[in-house]
Amino acid sequence: MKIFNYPSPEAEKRVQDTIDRGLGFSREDQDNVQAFLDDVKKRGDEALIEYTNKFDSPAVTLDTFKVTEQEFEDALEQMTPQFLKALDRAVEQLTAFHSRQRENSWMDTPRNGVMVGQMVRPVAAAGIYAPGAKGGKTPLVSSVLMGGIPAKVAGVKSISLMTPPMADGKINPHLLAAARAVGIDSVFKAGSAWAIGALAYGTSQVPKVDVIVGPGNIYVALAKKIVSGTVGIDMIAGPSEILIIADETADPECIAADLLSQAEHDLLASAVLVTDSQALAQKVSAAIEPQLNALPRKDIAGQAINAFGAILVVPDIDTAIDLSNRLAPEHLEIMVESPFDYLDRIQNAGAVFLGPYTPEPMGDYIAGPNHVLPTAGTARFSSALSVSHFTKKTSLIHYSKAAFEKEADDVITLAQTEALDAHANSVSIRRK
Ligand SMILES: NC(=O)c1ccc[n+]([C@@H]2O[C@H](COP(=O)([O-])OP(=O)(O)OC[C@H]3O[C@@H](n4cnc5c(N)ncnc54)[C@H](O)[C@@H]3O)[C@@H](O)[C@H]2O)c1
Ligand SMILES: N[C@H](CO)Cc1c[nH]c[nH+]1
Ligand SMILES: [Zn+2]
Repeated sequence: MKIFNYPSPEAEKRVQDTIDRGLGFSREDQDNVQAFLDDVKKRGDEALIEYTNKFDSPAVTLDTFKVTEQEFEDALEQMTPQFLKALDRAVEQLTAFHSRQRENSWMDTPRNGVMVGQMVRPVAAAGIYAPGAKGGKTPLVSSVLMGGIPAKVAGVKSISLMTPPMADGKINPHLLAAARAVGIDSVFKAGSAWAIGALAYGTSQVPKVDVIVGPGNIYVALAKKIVSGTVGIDMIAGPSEILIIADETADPECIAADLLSQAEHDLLASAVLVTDSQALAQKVSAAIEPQLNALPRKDIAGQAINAFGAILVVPDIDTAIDLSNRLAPEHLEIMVESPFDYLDRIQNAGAVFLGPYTPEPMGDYIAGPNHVLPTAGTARFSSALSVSHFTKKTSLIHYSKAAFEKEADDVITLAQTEALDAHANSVSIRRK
């Protein structure tokens, strides 16, 4: 893995390439995704089946497109006690974390005779996307929990899950067990942009939803971007990223492993180490190659590391933090002697992992917080998938006659300033 001294023009170019890579949708990608969406809007299930047959499985038909109760039962029978134990722990810890995000409705009486408040309501229907690369054989089972649990905690009644099928037209049984564990009964065998189109516009089999959440590849991300506004979306959760800030006390083998953990997600994944120790930089660089060669998915991780991986040697940890705030990484690991001392200075990051025993995968699967996180610098203004993505707030206002009289003149003055006479009239008419 390449080592750069930072600051330097060469290091700056690598940093800029990393920033630019994440949301780099080409005109051609956009046109293709728009065409998929338009077609699903026009032809509904027929288009969905056609694209699913072409890209993922020729075995899916209109009759087998929705997962049946029998398929759920068959899947559950295949689960090992070991998997069910891990699943239970993940569900329990994620539910506990997301339950703390619940917001209550409130009503206040700030002035005599005036009541104002906010009513929190779940959306009626949500769509969840679970990525299913490699022909749906090894889908991100954990993404089902990350989407489904906050939706359930928010109180959403109708939840539809979309995921690409395997070549034989089936869905990975672990994914179905995870869906069942969080109470999702409607699972459809479709991936990519057409699955997002089906959720956004509805088809005869897929209910139209209010909100679509979940990570996915460039086609999923682009489709979500295009339909946002027609429906709510969580964010553009693009290719995975990890940035590690480490000093000479950190273990180089662990750092190499953590960098590779995110590089294996995608050819466009980014894995960056920022350290003030030249010695650590050399050791991590040397540790990458053997660990990479031992990975079954070494092609993806290797290409990602080559294209966007970097070890940046900085003068001090303060410079490392400034750089991290600029990159606003999806995942930030702080592997320095006293990691909590630096937390106050972290401004932009999707999730922060503190200390030597908090590798990023603890957060991917089990710790409790959501693993659907902003990428490509968007952690500057957006946050992890949460219960709030499945709720909306309605403002409440009430005036008594006396309170109305007291404030009416001010409203008339402000309305007249905007030359909105009908507004002023709606107030003055009540004084007669
Ligand atoms: N930011 C986050 O929180 C987060 C979380 C988890 C995963 N991720 C990212 O999500 C992504 C998952 O992507 P994935 O590929 O594994 O699964 P995916 O389900 O998003 O993509 C597979 C689908 O894309 C379709 N596809 C393939 N080629 C196509 C083409 N040319 N045109 C249209 N559709 C095509 C496939 O047929 C399949 O349906 C990765 O980039 C990973 O890093 C991000
Ligand atoms: N690290 C991914 C988010 O970037 C989430 C994930 C799912 N499974 C494993 N990892
Ligand atoms: Zn991961």
